[in-house]
Formats: sequence, C-alpha cells, structure tokens
Amino acid sequence: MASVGRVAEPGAVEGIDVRRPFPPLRNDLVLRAARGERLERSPVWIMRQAGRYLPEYRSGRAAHDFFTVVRTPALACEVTLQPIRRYPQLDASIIFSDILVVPQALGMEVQMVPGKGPVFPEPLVTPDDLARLAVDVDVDEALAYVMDAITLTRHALDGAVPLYGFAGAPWTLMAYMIEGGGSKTLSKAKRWLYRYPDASHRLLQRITDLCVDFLVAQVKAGAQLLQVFDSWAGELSPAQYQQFALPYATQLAARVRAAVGSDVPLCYFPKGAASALPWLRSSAYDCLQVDWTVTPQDARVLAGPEKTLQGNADPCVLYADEPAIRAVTQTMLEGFGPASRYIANLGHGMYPDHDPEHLGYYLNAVHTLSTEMCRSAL
Ligand SMILES: Cc1c2[nH]c(c1CCC(=O)O)Cc1[nH]c(c(CCC(=O)O)c1C)Cc1[nH]c(c(CCC(=O)O)c1C)Cc1[nH]c(c(C)c1CCC(=O)O)C2
Repeated sequence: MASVGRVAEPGAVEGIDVRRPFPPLRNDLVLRAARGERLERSPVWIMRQAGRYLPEYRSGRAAHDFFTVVRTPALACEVTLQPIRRYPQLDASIIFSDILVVPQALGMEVQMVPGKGPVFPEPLVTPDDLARLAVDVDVDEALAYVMDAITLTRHALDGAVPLYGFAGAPWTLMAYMIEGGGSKTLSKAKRWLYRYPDASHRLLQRITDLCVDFLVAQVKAGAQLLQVFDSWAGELSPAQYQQFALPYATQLAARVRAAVGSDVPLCYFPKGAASALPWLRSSAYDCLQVDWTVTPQDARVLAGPEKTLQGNADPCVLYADEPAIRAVTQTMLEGFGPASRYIANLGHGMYPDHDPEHLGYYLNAVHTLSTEMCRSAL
C-alpha cells in the first residue's frame, strides 16, 4: 500500500505558504490511466469521498453551514484531505465544493437544507426570469474561494495524489435552476425544453460560457484533472440529450481543452445515459464515467477503445459484507480490464449511512485484485 507521507495534518493548513511552487506529484496513476498508459494496478477514487459518512466530516460540519465550508478555503481544504488521510489507498482527491456554486455566481440564491438537499428559493419560472441572471460574470472574482481552496489543497496534499477540479454540466445546472432543487420527474425543467427551446438554448449557452471560464481558472489554480457532472443526463430522451445536453457538454470540453492544453485530463459523467457514450467518442473528453446500469463490457463497446472508463459499482454494494464487496469488485475489474484505460470508482457518490470500514474493503479489493490481474496479464 502506498504511503501518503506528508499530507498536511489537521490544523496545519493555515500555515501553508501558497506562493511556493507546487510540490512534485508522487502518485500519477490516474493521470497515466487517463492517458492510456499501461498500469501496474487500477487507480481508485470515489465520488463524495469527503462527506457525511465520515465521522470527522460530521464533527467538523456540525460547527459550520455547508456553503460556509465551501466558501472558506481552509475548511474546504481540511475536508478534502479527510478521506486522503484516512484511506492511503486513494489515488486522487477532489476539491470540496458543489456544482451549485455556478448558479450562485449567476446571482441565484441556493440554500443547503439538512435532510432535504439544495433549495433555490426563487428558481427560474419563465424565460423572463433570465433577465435576473448576472451578466459578464468574472469567475476569478465571483468564485475566487474555489480557486483559493484548490491552490491551498494542492500544497497541503504535498504531491501525495492529484487533485480533481469539477463543474456541473450545463443541462444538469439548468435543470437545478428551474426545478429549484431535487425532483422525481424534472417536469419543470423538461417543460422548458418543449415550451421554450430558444430560451433553453440561451440559458445553456450562458451556463457553458461561465463553466468554461470556471474550469480553466481551476486548472490555473492547481487542479490536475477536471470532471464534469451531468447527473441528470439520464432523464432526457436520446433526442433531447442530443439537442440540449450533448452540444454544450462537448463544447465545454473543446473550449477548456483549447485553453489548458492536453496535460489536464477531462472527464465527463453522463449519469444514467450510457447510450450517449458513442456520441462522446469524438469529444475532447479523455475519461467517461459510467454508473452500474451498464456492464463494463457494454460501456467499452459503446465508448470505443480510446476513452478511459471510470466507475461503476452500485454504491449500495458497500452495505454488503467484505466477501460480497470483493466478489463485485472482481467482476467489475474483469469487465473493464484493469491494466489500461480504467479508473475504479463507484457509479455514484457515497451515501451518508455508509460504513467507512466498508469503503476500506472496496478500496483494498481494487488494490489487491487489480494488482494480481495486471501481473498475470503481463
Ligand atoms: C448533483 C450534484 C450536487 N453536487 C454535486 C453533484 C454532482 C454529483 C452527483 O450527481 O451527486 C457535486 C459534488 N458535491 C460535493 C462534491 C465534493 C467532492 C467529493 O466528491 O468528495 C461534489 C463533486 C459535496 C457535497 N454536496 C452536498 C453534500 C452533502 C451536504 C452536507 O454535508 O450537508 C456534500 C458532501 C450537498 C448536495 N449537493 C447537491 C446535492 C443534490 C446535494 C444533497 C445531497 C445529499 O443531501 O446527500 C448537488
């Protein structure tokens, strides 16, 4: 098991000098997987690896509201490091933030209501409401706290693992801005697509423009990979996905790629929409994340040979005992082929009632089984 070495201790984050050059990276497995290089084992990280299932997160969060943590770089950094300190098996960190900081930068109020999730008190109702959104947003100013958290965290990690930055995909952000929170049917947001297609395209373009600037700024601040979350891609028909989600998700990647060059891998998660993978083959994304509703073998056929796949066990497998977790991991690794173009993850984020010990079983299973498989594949 790789040692994480000198990741900053709790409380030591405030003393970090962020003007120094970044420390050298000591574990580049996810970067090598994204580039399609041969691997000695599968790298692994987990969506929502920092979160309420961790007792250290709950005790820290008890003192602060969710968006206060997100907006305070030292707190966001501390929370990002918690899973890295606890699990030396993790091969990447992801900055503690939220996709909803982009609607906030556009001037919308978002509250995180305990037990309910995000709530927009004044969601967009008709195209007239687009006039309420801020114009010419300077992300370096409006979202400076995210970039500051990234720079601080990149130092505090001391090169132990690379740091992912992220953003919501335009369709998923549009859906939240209209629904005003979670929804079973997304009927309000989808109503816009049918009733107001032109206004929908205008909104999607404005979100895309802001997300391009935001992702580029995250790279300048120190993010080493980027992930775009399209959590509600699976709610759209294929025709609507092709009209309203795909063009903006791919435009986002192309523009970010043109600005940051080819060293920073770009990842995209069209949740629930594995049928979209063939349309992403020609996109600028290097990695495509899949959930558990598609087999690894089908995901590979759909995505083609040139994309790195990320995923995909059902997070609920972590409720099982260690042998069952190991068995599911074995099937998953065999399906993807652990020696190249694969990054292990779950098919969605951790749940608050997951047992942290069971995540350890999953991470250990990925390490031991993928190491054995990569060795025997030589
Ligand atoms: C849809 C979405 C959101 N946020 C995000 C997505 C895309 C991924 C996905 O599909 O889950 C992305 C996100 N949100 C969070 C991260 C942090 C990084 C990480 O993955 O560790 C990331 C990458 C922290 C968070 N974001 C949130 C929490 C829990 C809130 C808390 O601590 O009180 C965390 C740790 C809140 C949040 N934020 C959002 C929702 C729906 C919720 C409520 C979830 C819940 O109640 O379990 C919007």
